[in-house]
Amino acid sequence: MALSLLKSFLNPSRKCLATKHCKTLSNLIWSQYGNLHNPMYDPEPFQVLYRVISVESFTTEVVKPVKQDISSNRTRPFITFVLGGPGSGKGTQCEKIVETFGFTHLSAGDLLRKEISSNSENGSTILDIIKEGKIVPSEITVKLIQRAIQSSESYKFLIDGFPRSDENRIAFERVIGMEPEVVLFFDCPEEEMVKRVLSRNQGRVDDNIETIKKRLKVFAGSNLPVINYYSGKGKLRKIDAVGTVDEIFEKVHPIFAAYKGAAS
Ligand SMILES: Nc1ncnc2c1ncn2[C@@H]1O[C@H](COP(=O)(O)OP(=O)(O)OP(=O)(O)O)[C@@H](O)[C@H]1O
Ligand SMILES: O=c1ccn([C@@H]2O[C@H](COP(=O)(O)O)[C@@H](O)[C@H]2O)c(=O)[nH]1
Ligand SMILES: [Mg+2]
Repeated sequence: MALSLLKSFLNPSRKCLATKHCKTLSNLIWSQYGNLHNPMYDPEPFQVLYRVISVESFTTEVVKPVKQDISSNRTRPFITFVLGGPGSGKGTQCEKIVETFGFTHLSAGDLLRKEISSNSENGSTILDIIKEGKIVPSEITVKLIQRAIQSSESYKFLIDGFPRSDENRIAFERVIGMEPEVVLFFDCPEEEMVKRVLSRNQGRVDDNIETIKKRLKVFAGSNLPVINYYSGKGKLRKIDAVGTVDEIFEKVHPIFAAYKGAAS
């Protein structure tokens, strides 16, 4: 959308632009320029930037990056991964973050469940995997996340319950071409997670003790390495997930408040 606006400004007959438009254009160039290495977006902005520079009526002042208001810039998503074991409260806390900070919540599990209920070609494969508490192939999940990001008007996303393995993480980086800004990890004792899942009562096919045990094993074997990876990169924010929903959100709040300007 921003790109088409930018292109409309590049009509050679429109050399004389109102100051207001110059500022908008400058913001647009910078926002596009910032995403040159993001294969999810049109690679054309680089050429656009040169074309803009070559139009006489633009001064370097115009193309110089200005302090960007990223709230109006959907070309550079602010991505947060929300991780934690089954029942650790990821979905519950995401709802609170959405209410307070206006993020768009993309639960990978919900996207997969939607695929099952829409009778898509992968639906029965996904259902079998979820019943077993295993991990759906990255190509399926990443495609669903990509589609959800691309079709959203939002620019800041909570990706809940993904990546579940290093392979998921690498596939996301390859396809989306981005890394998360921050990774939340809801750290919850197994006993508490089991209790919460068994009393969830949402009719999920995997909310039974057999599947929960399998999911806990998968979490320890495949999800924890992802958590450790982001910890090593200094992106992990570990939250003790025991307590009331509000008590936990009190610990989450400052994390997003600290990103004010970038994510608010
Ligand atoms: N702090 C809390 N204390 C008690 N119950 C909670 C708390 N947070 C969430 N719950 C409840 O626990 C259940 C699981 O929470 P939630 O669905 O948010 O977890 P989740 O991490 O998204 O789990 P899953 O990975 O299985 O989707 C829900 O019924 C929710 O209402
Ligand atoms: O990235 C993902 C997310 C989920 N799954 C499968 O779905 C279930 C349920 O996920 P929740 O996040 O708990 O809603 C999970 O156990 C996996 O089987 C997945 O494969 N990949
Ligand atoms: Mg959930």
